[in-house]
This record gives sequence, structure tokens and C-alpha cells, in this order.
Amino acid sequence: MSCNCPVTQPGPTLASTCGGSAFMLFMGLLEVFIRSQCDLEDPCGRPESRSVPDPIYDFIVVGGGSSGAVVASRLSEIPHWRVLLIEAGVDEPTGTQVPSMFLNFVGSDIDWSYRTEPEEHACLNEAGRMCSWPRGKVIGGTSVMNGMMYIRGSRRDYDDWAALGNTGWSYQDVLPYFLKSEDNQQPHLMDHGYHGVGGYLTVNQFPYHPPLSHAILQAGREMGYEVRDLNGVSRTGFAIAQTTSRNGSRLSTAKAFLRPVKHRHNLHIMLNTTVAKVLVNETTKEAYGVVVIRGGHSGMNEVILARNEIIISGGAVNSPQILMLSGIGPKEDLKSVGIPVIVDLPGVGRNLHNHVAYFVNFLINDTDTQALNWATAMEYLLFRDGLMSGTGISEVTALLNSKYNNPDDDNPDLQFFFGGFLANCARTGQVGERVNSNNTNAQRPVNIIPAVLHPMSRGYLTLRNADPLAHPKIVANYLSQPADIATLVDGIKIAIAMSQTPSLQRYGFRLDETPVPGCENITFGCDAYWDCAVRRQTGPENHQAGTCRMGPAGDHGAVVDPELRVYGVDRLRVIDASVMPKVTSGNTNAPAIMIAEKGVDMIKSTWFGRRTWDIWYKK
Ligand SMILES: Cc1cc2nc3c(=O)[nH]c(=O)nc-3n(C[C@H](O)[C@H](O)[C@H](O)COP(=O)(O)OP(=O)(O)OC[C@H]3O[C@@H](n4cnc5c(N)ncnc54)[C@H](O)[C@@H]3O)c2cc1C
Repeated sequence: MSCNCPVTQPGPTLASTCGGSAFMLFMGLLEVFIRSQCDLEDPCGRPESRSVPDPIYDFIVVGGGSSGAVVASRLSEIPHWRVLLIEAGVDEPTGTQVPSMFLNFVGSDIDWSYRTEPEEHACLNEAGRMCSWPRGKVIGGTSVMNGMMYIRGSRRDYDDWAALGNTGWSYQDVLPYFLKSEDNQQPHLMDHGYHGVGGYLTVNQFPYHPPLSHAILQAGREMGYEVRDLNGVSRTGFAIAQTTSRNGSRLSTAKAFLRPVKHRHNLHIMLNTTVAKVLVNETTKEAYGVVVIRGGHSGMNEVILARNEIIISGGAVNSPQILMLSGIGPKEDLKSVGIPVIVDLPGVGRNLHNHVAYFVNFLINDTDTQALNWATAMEYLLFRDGLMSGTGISEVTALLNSKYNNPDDDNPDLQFFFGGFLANCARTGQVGERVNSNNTNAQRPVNIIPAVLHPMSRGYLTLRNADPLAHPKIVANYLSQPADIATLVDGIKIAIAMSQTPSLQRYGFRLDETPVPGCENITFGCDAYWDCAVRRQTGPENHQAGTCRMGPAGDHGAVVDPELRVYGVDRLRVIDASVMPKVTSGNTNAPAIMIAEKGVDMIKSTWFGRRTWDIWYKK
């Protein structure tokens, strides 16, 4: 690996992501050390951003996130296809490569920092009753700020998609596309036949596991669950999750799929460039180009043309936004913001849904010291090991059944996340530094976080105005269906039962009974209390999906067909998490990558062997 290249990537400093000048000295020094590590900084491995694009490409990919980076990488495998990938954000800041800093960049310059409209039933304690939705605005997209957990969802998720008329999307159909990307580093520990090796996407457990991670697995066994490969034969149980990481650092899709192919002359990448709209011929209804804005509002609008197809991979928030800005969407919505209607497609932005969670807080018998200090830092800098090489106990997950779900279906309706021992910020770096310097007796807090995997509530998003740089109006509608509250409350009870297992009692787990503001008048711990708590202190999760829903011809609300082609427009596809008819039962990064792998195969079978205009012209 060479490091003899100019270092250019901008991005927020680590000190700024911890907040406050108190973090400046230690975090600033740590950042200098981190950036001096060639494998983390990787100045020679990063693809360059084009300042002058060609006027025309065969394929234009909009958005270089979890899906878009894969789409661009795979399309450019065909040497005579000229591919342009356009990404609104910048290059990956080096700090994002450190797994324990996965939450630091939420709310930073590489986050779109969306907020929902005031919610009726959820996030009631948030300012303005608005839930926060972080989304990556950076090459690699949300795979640059996610928790890296590699979870594919249940067999039933995909069989349900197929049963809705989406031919080709059953579990048996999609499994080969998960395997295609994968380079599993622990195949011997995983279920045989469910994992791939040799792909671009390294999948591995973090190198270091805090002892509490093992105790949680043991707690799971004490509750009657198995510890198993949650992407294998059965999907119910506990695991230290495998992650999209390599040698103790994050593996975004940009790092996995774009850096190895940076030498390809037929792949151009533009960073810091926002697609304002897709150009569609009003008569033929063919997509033929994009309008881009470089920089902010003062940036110039430019047109770039596409001969074959345009692929929108902007994610569950931006893909429907881009369609609507292009005149494709519910006609009333478009008219209300003065956008001429090209195709009236009522499903665009509808069917918005997401998992929803609640953080159950516990205290354990340990002083609340910073997990990050010079000792953990050295362990990481020298050996890529220790607490910085992972996400603390967030590496553990469990897929379980609430009392409302049939366990025989092996399609859990709850996912459990855990929080604690995250080595992400410190003021001095001294071992034993208290998190709260005003309360040196504070006990260490940890969370068990149940999340509803099969939410019934549906929201929508639409344009606020015709400005392509404005955030869309997001109505999440969390917890609008009582079934979601009931499942979440049952999850809380399971979390409390888990805390009472012998393995967690050895750590002294005890429920933090500080009442949630607004619920003080209800007896702590009864159903009515938890009902109040989940509405007030909602965990909005980050698995948005469904806003460009896939469905068969004749399905009124469908936006794309099972080949991911936008209804009513030629040469335009959407490929990302927005096409999921129903969100998968788990984290959504691996499914977004699978959708991209499968989508590109469909594009290849459409165009392979066809002469592009370019070849024909040159002859
Ligand atoms: C804090 C957090 C933790 C998470 N943890 C996990 C986890 O542990 N495991 C997991 O599987 N999933 C996790 N997720 C979810 C997962 O990362 C996302 O579901 C997934 O990355 C979505 O992929 P996508 O391709 O649909 O969208 P994205 O990855 O968001 O990609 C969209 C891209 O398009 C770009 N873009 C948007 N609009 C435009 C435009 N107009 N012009 C140009 N570019 C544009 C964006 O900047 C972005 O790069 C987490 C998410 C968050 C926020």
C-alpha cells in the first residue's frame, strides 16, 4: 500500500464531533496519529473526483451510497460502458474508518441531518416533536456512518416480496447476490452454504469483544435462545454480529467497491455535486440526462447526458425527492410546488416506513469512565485491536419474538441492540477519566434497545418546495398503529427480563428508574408507563425504506417494476433501500448492497450485446 499521494479529504475533525473545546487537545492529537496510519488515511487508494465530466455517458448513477457505489463499480466492469457516479457529499473523513467512532459523525457535515415534521404519536420529547434522521452525505453514503452490522433479514422478507408479485425476489433468488459481494473471513464459524468468499465486501466480526458482549450471549442462552449465525439456517437467536469491516477498520461500500477499481478509465466520479433533477423527454418519456449543481445554492447548473440509462440510488429519502423534482410523482404534490407533471406516479414518497426502537437504560457495577484513553488508543494504533476496533457492546444483536409473533415462523418481529463501552470521545486520554467530571461516583450506563422489525405504521415524504437543495417534508407517522406500540412494549419487558438473567446480574444490571419526562405521573414500569415512554423518547431507528416501492404492473402504488424500472419512464431505474416493498427484518445495509448487485445484473441483461450509440457512431 502506497501513501505517497497528496492528502486532500476534508471533513469534520474528531474534536468537533465530540463537541466542545474540552475535547480539543486529546482528540486533536489522536486525530494526528490516526491520520498518519496509511491504511486508514489511504491517500493513494481513493478515487479522484472529476472536475470536468464528459458531456455524455452510457450510464449515470445518482448517489454513491450503499447501493450506488456498488452499481457504479459493477456497471464499469464492462470496459466499453462509460459510467458516471455523482455524489452530493465529499470523500470519507479518516475518522470514520475507526469503528468505535461510528456515532461521532452523526450530525456532522457528512450527515444530511434530516428531521421529520412534528410527529403526532412519537418523538414527543424532541424539540418540536421532530425525530432526527441521520443519513450519510459522503461517498459511501450511510455505510460511512452506520454501525457496520451485517444482517440480511429473514427468508420470509424476500418470499413476501415475491408473493406480492415481485417475481425474482424470493429468498432463493436473492441469496446468490448476497454471496456475490461477500468475502466472509470466518466461513468456518458460519452456516454452510449461506456465505461467500472472494467478493469485494469483507465480512468479519470485530477483532475485540468486550467481556460484557459474551455475557449478553450467555444471557440469551439462559433465556432459552441459541447463539448462532443470524444470516444462516435460522434467524432467531443471539450473535456477536459480523460486520462490514476489514483489519479493524470500517468498510464502506465506497472503500469496498470503488477504491479497488479507481484505475478504470471508464468510471468517472464527481463528488460534492448534487443532482437537481433527471431530464425526461416529455413526448417519448425517456430519461436522457441530469441537471447537476456543484457546491451550494450559488453553484452553476450543468447538464450531463446519458445514452442508455440513469440509475437513482439516493436512498429512501432522496430517491423519491429526485423523482419528484424531475416531475415524476403524485400530481397534486408536484402541482402544489409548481413542478410540471411528466408522469403522475402516486406511490412516489408514500409507504415510508422504518423500524422503531426504545432505549431501556440500565446501570451496572462499574464506574462510568471513558472507554477511550491513551491505552485503548495505542492498542488500536499499534495492533488494530481493543475497544477502538469495534463498537463496544453494540456489536451484539438478537432477533427475537414478541408474544404477538409466531416463533415457528422463524421471522422474528424484534431486534435487540445494545449500547455501552463505546470508545469514541475523551477529554484527557487518561485511563480512568470520568465521563461526567462533576459526578465521580456515577455508575456506567448501558442500554438494551428493542426495535420493532415489522412496523405497521406508514408515513410519507413530499417536496417542501421546488428547491433541489431543500430538505423534503418527512412525515414519519411512527407508532400511529397501536400494534407497533404493543410490540415495542413487549420488547421492553423482554429487555428487562434479560437484565435479570444470572449472567447480566453478575454485572449488577439494574433498571434506571428515572422517569421519562412527561410520564412522571404514571406508575413506573406499568404498561401505561411504557406506552407513554416510547411515545416521548422514541428511538427513531435508521432503516428507512419503501418510498419507491417495487411492485408488479397494475399495482397502483408501485413506483418501480420488479426490474427496478420506474413506471411510465424509459431508461430510468431506482436501485437502493427505497424499492423495498416492506423493510427487511434487520439492518438494511446488506440488503441495499444485494439490491444493487441484483439490479446491475438486470441492467446488464438489458444492455449487454446492444450497441451503444457511441460504438455505432465511432464505426
Ligand atoms: C446511525 C446509523 C446506523 C446504522 N447502522 C446500520 C448497521 O449497523 N447495519 C446496517 O445494515 N445498516 C445500518 N444502518 C442503515 C444502512 O446504513 C442504510 O439503510 C443504508 O446505508 C442505505 O443505503 P442506500 O444506498 O439506500 O442509501 P445511502 O447509503 O444513504 O446512499 C444515498 C447516497 O446518495 C447521495 N445522494 C442523495 N441525494 C443526492 C443527489 N441529489 N445528488 C447526488 N447524490 C445524492 C447521498 O449523499 C448518499 O451518498 C444505519 C444507519 C444509520 C444512519
